[in-house]
Amino acid sequence: MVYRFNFYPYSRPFKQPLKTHHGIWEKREGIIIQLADERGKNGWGEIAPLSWFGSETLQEALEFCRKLPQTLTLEDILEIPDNFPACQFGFESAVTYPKTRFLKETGFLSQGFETGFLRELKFSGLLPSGKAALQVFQTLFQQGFRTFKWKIAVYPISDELDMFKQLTKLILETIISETDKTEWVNLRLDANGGLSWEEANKWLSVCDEIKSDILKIEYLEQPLSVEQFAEMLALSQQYFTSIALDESVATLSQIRDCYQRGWRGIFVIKPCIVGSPRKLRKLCRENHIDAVFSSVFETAVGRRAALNLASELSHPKRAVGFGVEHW
Ligand SMILES: O=C(O)CCC(=O)c1ccccc1C(=O)O
Ligand SMILES: [Mg+2]
Repeated sequence: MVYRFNFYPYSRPFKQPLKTHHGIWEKREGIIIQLADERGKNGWGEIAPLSWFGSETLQEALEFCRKLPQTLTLEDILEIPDNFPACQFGFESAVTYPKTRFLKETGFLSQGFETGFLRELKFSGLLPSGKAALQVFQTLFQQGFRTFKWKIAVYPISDELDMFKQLTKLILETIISETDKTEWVNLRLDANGGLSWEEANKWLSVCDEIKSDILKIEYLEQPLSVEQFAEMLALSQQYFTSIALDESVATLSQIRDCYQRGWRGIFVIKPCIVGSPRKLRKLCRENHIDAVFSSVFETAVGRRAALNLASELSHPKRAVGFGVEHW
């Protein structure tokens, strides 16, 4: 099969800039790619790099696209190097015709995908850092979200611990007043690697003190830096509250590395930057990965492909972090 290849760079500002420990992110830039097969059937994919997370840069992805010939074969696509994970994802997602047959023959399709049954997914709503979380929580709760993620390690820990008290109080009051108390809320905290050893211990002990059957601190995400794997492994064995790795497992090779080094906790997988969907399926099939799929604020093109993978591979009890539209 030969594909005619076109690519369309885009740049779009977010409605709300994303404030994390990494800094303030105001616009998403990426590349939409089109693969037209010999029957003229179009496949679409998205290259959504996130270089501060470990993928190639937008410039490197653009350079990669510019160097490609106008026509590509499936082999060309399957040979995209591992240091271009966002390109691997974008091109492989855009492959149309032989994909199902190819994936069937190579055993990469899960049963559900073959029968066209894509599991129903639960979504997690993203709360902005700081006090703004209180207002946004109420709006998202009304919209039906029951899993929320709050960005921390943006303001001084004493302020954030105060806000955490207000947020958990608001969550409990809302569940008790708005529901018949048979529902509960999962709250995720995401430090984006921004806590010190002492702060991470403080957060985990505060979270462990929350004993409620209607509010669960689902996990603390990437409390320490990528370099502090051993410390996070130690924390995961010391506290009741779970820990999720995110920046530490941004690409396939990092997932393999952390798994081999003994991580059996939660893996946050950002499909658009992790690399080849084919290789991700294989990895999740060969290892027991407690995966939470997560957005990199891609457009609807990347989101569709990412959610397809999530419905195949994410842990059934884990909501996916694709809840909030950013445009
Ligand atoms: O995972 C989610 O719930 C939303 C996505 C998210 O938080 C995110 C979005 C862009 C860049 C980094 C991150 C992150 O998880 O750290
Ligand atoms: Mg994260």
